[in-house]
Amino acid sequence: MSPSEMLGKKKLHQMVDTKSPSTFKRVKVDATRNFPENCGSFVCQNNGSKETYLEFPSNTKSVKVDSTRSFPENCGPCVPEKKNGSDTLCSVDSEIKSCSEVDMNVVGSAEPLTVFVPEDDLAATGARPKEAGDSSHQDTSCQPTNGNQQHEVLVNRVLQNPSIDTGNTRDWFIKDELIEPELPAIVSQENLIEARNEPSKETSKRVHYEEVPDDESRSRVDNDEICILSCSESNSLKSGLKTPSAGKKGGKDEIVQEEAVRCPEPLHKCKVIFEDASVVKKKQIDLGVSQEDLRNSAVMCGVSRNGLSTQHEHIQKVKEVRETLKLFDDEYTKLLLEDRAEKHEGRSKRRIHIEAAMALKKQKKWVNCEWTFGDVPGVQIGDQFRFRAELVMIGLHHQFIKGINYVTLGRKDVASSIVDSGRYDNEAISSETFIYVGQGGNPKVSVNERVEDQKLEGGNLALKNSMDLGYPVRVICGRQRVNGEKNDIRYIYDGLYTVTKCWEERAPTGKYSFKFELKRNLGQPKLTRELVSRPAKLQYNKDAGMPSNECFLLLGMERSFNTRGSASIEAENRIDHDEYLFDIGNYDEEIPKRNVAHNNNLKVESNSLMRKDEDGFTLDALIYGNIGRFINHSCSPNLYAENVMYYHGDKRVPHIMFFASESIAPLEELTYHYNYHVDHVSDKNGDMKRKNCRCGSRKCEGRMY
Ligand SMILES: C[S@@+](CC[C@H](N)C(=O)[O-])C[C@H]1O[C@@H](n2cnc3c(N)ncnc32)[C@H](O)[C@@H]1O
Repeated sequence: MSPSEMLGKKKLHQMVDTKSPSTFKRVKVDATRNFPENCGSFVCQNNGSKETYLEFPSNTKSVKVDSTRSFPENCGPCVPEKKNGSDTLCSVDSEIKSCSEVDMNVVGSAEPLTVFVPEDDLAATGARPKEAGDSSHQDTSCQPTNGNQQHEVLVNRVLQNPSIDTGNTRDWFIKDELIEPELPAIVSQENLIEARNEPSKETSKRVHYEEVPDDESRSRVDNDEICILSCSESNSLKSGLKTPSAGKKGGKDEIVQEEAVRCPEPLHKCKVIFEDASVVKKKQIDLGVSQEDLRNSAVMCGVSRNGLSTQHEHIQKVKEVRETLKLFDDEYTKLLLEDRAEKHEGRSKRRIHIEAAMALKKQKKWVNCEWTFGDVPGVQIGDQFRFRAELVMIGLHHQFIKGINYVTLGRKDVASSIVDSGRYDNEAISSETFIYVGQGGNPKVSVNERVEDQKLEGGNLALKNSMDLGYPVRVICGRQRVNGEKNDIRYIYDGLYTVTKCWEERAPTGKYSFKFELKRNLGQPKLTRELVSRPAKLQYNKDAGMPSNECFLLLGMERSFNTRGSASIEAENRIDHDEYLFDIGNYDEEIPKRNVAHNNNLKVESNSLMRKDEDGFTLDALIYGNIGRFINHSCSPNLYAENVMYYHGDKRVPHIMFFASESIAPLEELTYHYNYHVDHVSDKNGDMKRKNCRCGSRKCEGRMY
């Protein structure tokens, strides 16, 4: 069952299809004729069992088409229109004249495509109308349905012979398969409007308007006028606000207001809220979906991985994300080492993580660049990151610095994600609800700036709009780790939340702050709450002698070392089976020395620290040990080891614990990096030892040491 079937087609998740070239095949069409520019943004074709969509450039010419004909049903919801010098798309409500149909051939396509051309422009195309009765090129899926006269023409002799290159060709895109795009529901706080990208049902699905008494509507929509409109690939729409004629029961709908609205991304249906108080009617569209349903739907969308329709696609996306993060590790480590080699006096001013991310951007290695509401493909709840740059590269949050990430939808800014960095006084209400303090006026953040009242603008306004519209917000928690090192932060993807309340409150500074209540959407995998607990500082449980709110996995490694000092010496004598030896304790150097060839950042920060040999101990798991000793080495490991102290405070004999450095699929082998260094391992006689590595990872250089 496809995710959309699972969801009963109620997709809340909003993923804007930016028509990434990677999902399209390039075709060449003749640009000497302008007719496609004048037509709708989609042309569909029945190509055997598949339907294909031809996408037209958005710099369209002015055109008016006949809304009484239902061609937009089949050929895309909108038809471009030029108004006041700027491109807009008219909705099917708009004043429309007439349109005709032509065929064109696309190189590589067996069938001609049928497109619609305004009659006025037919002459300009030089296209020859097809003989009446000749149905050889008819595409049933694109037929106007009201029997209006069709002008079907063959327009492109050049393209019938693809070998002739006129030098006037343009690249367009054609989808190689029908992917049902995920255009999730657009919701208001109390209402859910299902918006699907199904052009063929566009007209029949148009939302009905329900008249709501003025007093009720005022409390519900506050002088806003709402209507549902179409918008398409040119990222803009012209909305016609349609209301039943005032006072005329059963009267014909009429457009009382028209307004051009720019959409940030193509959407097929938009809810447009007109804030012009002069508009008479107030309406609310009630599809009977509660806020609770909405929150569940949001979660469901998350589960469906943003519409990635198969498990295969999901796994593929996870791999892409991992690959990007690994490449980032490589680049980051490279730049870090370069920076250290430059021997900066004092602290380096370079922001290496951002530099590394930008280098990957240049190489087009970022993933999920399209704007997404809801979960992000390939990213799972609980995933952890070291840098905000990593969040940006994988599309979880699009801001390197700012905590609230938002996009303009219609005329409103709407938040898609927030980073709860722990620098504001956010508080937990329960394990599923917390209060997020708006941005601005925080002396902890803007140290040199005067503390002022927060303003309802930018991110704060976007969060309020998210509340009004009921959009899900991704929450990423930035938390300092247990060792309390200043820069040792982890960003953890906590899941989708809904903003449920917003108010102003006087802060301890005496200035006003905006506060937002966020509730975690239901049905999401539970996180160890402590991992993202608020306030940020991790607590130390004195009785247990261990961190009380850090999640860790204890393998129960038995003590296979003996009393102080003697194991170091003894380990040297066991060097021939050194693969089972694990040095522990007393790490005192910060610069990675043994790890330079290993670019997994998590390793760099853990096992890369150098031990004071004279003081340390070594675990020998050859004869006695627990399951940890069966973990093989890999050059692309999925675990990393940490020293963890509990039961006692002797740093020389910490427990070694393994943590997942990425999501691990069931039955996937657990591996960590042994941190050997090629040509740096010798036997007890001092002779260099070699061991081939058989981890099989793409990054493997063939030798373990
Ligand atoms: C700690 S043990 C790991 C478990 C071991 N494979 C076993 O089955 O008992 C280390 C031993 O596994 C071998 N080993 C682990 N990872 C390896 C790799 N990537 N390539 C070659 N040998 C590996 C080492 O040579 C060593 O003999």
